[in-house]
Amino acid sequence: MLAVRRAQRRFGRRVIFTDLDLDVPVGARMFLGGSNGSGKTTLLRCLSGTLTLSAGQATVGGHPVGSLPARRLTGVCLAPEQGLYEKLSARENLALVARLRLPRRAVGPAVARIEEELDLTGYASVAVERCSAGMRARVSIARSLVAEPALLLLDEPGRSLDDTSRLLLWAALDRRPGLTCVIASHHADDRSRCQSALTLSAAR
Ligand SMILES: Nc1ncnc2c1ncn2[C@@H]1O[C@H](COP(=O)(O)OP(=O)(O)OP(=O)(O)O)[C@@H](O)[C@H]1O
Repeated sequence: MLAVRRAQRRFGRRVIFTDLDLDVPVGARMFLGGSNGSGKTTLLRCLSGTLTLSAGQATVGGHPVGSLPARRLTGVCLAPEQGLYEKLSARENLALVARLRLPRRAVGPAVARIEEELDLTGYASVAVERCSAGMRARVSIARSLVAEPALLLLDEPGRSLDDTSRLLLWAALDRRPGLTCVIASHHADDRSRCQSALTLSAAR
């Protein structure tokens, strides 16, 4: 599902990662570890297509990252507490993404299902600007899942989540055995739920 070949990303002369090769098969979960500043978010941004690689290639389902077909296959949650439309409710944030990717008649059921799965129903109608960090994180995760992506990129999803919410997230992932995931995290528990791991080294 995800293939990376000889990938490199630099910021100026600073090399964040180089000669990176990766294969994450359909349905597999890869844990992305490494110390603060080692390049996890940078790599996830490159895989989501919001940042270009300095060299090498990456494909999602055979499509170059950043292309429309690759973006359609990819659910992204890179800054779990940010990037939502503050004035809109959780439900409206979810519906916006669902409308872009799903047939019209599927939007309502998809939003209702993910609200229930991640237990958003108590505050789904509340404007995001009135939500706590953990509530926002749950909405962001829900948004990345609402259109049933084939590949999910999660950056420290557990950062603001309490134990119950973390379990809800993992239950939602377990319910999707065909979903391929890359999960950046510092938690050993997250590592134990993934089949493979990549540890990035601090940038040179
Ligand atoms: N836009 C940018 N310009 C220059 N350097 C950057 C930029 N974005 C990130 N970096 C640098 O790239 C390195 C990797 O940052 P990144 O955010 O990918 O690390 P991380 O592994 O996700 O860290 P953390 O665990 O703290 O979230 C850092 O040294 C950071 O300063």
